[in-house]
Amino acid sequence: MTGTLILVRHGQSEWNLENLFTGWRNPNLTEKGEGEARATGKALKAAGIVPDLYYTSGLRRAQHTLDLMLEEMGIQNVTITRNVALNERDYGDLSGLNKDDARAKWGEDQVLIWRRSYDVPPPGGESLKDTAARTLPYYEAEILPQLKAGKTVLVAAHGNSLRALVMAIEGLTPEQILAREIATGEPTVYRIGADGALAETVTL
Ligand SMILES: O=C(O)[C@@H](CO)OP(=O)(O)O
Repeated sequence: MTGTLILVRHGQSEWNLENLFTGWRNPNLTEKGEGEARATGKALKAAGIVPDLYYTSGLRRAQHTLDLMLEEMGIQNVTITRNVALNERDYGDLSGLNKDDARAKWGEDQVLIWRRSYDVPPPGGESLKDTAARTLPYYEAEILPQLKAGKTVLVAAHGNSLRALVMAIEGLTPEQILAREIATGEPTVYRIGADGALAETVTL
């Protein structure tokens, strides 16, 4: 028996569109982002996926993404668990700055290190390692036991909180995770065995 884990990054937010570092700031989805969330909901429905449990972060772009997916899947009146452990990486002092302006000020290489290195945090913020230090224990305590029991779990979260989970689930190195991008609205679907290990990556 395997469990099914569906990880979905929120649809495009207003700050993704404006190219701003977002982190724990709380912008809404754009119209395009709403469409991405709905399209992913439709794809999950078409694949016959009916989750048993639903998780999201404390931020509205992920929560709204989950709501729109549920609408498309025709699912109502379910319990949604929200937890800040699934929030985006905290971008600290970069939050609200334009990413191109930051590159002009600090240089391409430094900004890439802040954005994608494993263990170098942006000033006042969290590295991917710091993000994993809160995201993984939550996954292991709350979500993994459900997967081991054969349940289907849908998680709507963020680029970097999901990269932290993907790194652990796929057993990627810090070098491998550096190059791993998750697009807005993109679903990643895993089958997880009773031992908690990745059994299969599913293509929708
Ligand atoms: O700004 C952010 O919070 C994230 C995701 O949009 O950006 P990045 O791709 O730089 O990690």
